[in-house]
Amino acid sequence: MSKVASALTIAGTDPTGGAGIQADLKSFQEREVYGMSVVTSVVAQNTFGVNGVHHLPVSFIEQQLHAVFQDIEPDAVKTGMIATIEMMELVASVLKGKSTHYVIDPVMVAKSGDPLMEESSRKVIRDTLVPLASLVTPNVPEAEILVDFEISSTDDAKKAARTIVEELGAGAAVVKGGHLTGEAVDVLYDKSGYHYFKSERTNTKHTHGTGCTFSAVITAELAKGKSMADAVATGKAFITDAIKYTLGVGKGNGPTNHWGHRLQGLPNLGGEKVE
Ligand SMILES: Nc1ncnc2c1ncn2[C@@H]1O[C@H](COP(=O)(O)OP(=O)(O)OP(=O)(O)O)[C@@H](O)[C@H]1O
Ligand SMILES: Cc1ncc(COP(=O)(O)O)c(N)n1
Repeated sequence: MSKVASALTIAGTDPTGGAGIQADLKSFQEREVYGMSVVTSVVAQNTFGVNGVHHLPVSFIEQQLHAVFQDIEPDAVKTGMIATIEMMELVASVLKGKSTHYVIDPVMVAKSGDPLMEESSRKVIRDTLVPLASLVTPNVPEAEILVDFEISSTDDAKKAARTIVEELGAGAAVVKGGHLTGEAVDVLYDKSGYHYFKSERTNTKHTHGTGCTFSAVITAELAKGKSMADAVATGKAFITDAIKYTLGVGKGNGPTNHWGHRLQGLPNLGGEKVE
C-alpha cells in the first residue's frame, strides 16, 4: 500500500473555522493530504475580528511537537501564527536540520487589523525562521516588514521576493498581491527565477483566511512531491475559486469556500459566484 502524504500546520486557531489551523486542515483534506496540527495560540475570533488571544506555554507547544515527530514525520510543515520570540526559537530548534519542506506564512496582523504577532517578534522571524524555509508567503504589509522597503507595485513585489531569497536566505518567496490593486498578481522567486500567478480580482469582502488557505494548499502540494512552481500554481487556482464562490457564512468578512474548486460549472452545490 502506498503511503499517503502528510502535512503539519503549527499555528493559531479560529473557532469560526475560516482562518488559522482550521482553514489549514480543511485545505490539506481537500488536497488529499493527511493533516496534523500543533496549536500555538488559542484565538477567540470570528468574521468580525479578534476578541482575545491566549498563548499556550512554550513547553506545551514543545510537548505537542514532540508527540507528532515521535510518531509521524510529516512530508511538509507550515507555520502560521507564531506570536512570540520564544515560540519562534522553539520551532527553529525543532525544524533545523530536517529536510522536510517548510512553508512560512508570516502571519502578523489579521485582516480585521488585530495584531497576531507581538511587535517585537516581527523582525525576529527574519533571523530565526526565514532562513529555514523552503518558501515564505508574505502579503504586502508582511513583506514590507521583512525587507524594510515599501511595496506599491508588482515590480516592488518582485524586488521583495528576490530579497527574501537572496538576502534573508529562504529557498523561495511568493509575495501575494491581495493588498495591491488591479488583477491579483502573486510573484514567486525561486532558484529558477521569477514566476507570475495572475487572476481577476473578485470584488468581495469575504476574504477571511485567504492567506492561510493559499499557503496550506501549497504545503499539501509540496508534501505530495510537486515542484515549487506547480505547488504555487495549485494554491493560486484553489484560492481563486475559494474567493469566487462565496459561502455566505458569517455576518462580517466571511470565510473562503474550500469546496470552491469543485464548483466550477456546478454553481448550485453550495457556493454563490460573486459577480
Ligand atoms: N479579491 C481578490 N480576488 C482574487 N484573488 C485575491 C483577492 N484577494 C486576495 N487574493 C489572492 O488570495 C491569496 C492571498 O492573498 P492576500 O494578499 O489576501 O493574503 P493575506 O493578506 O495573507 O490573507 P489573510 O491575511 O486574509 O490570510 C493570493 O493568491 C491573492 O492574490
Ligand atoms: C489564527 C489565525 N491565523 C491567521 C489569521 C489570518 O487570517 P486573516 O488575515 O484573514 O484574518 C487569523 N485571522 N487567525
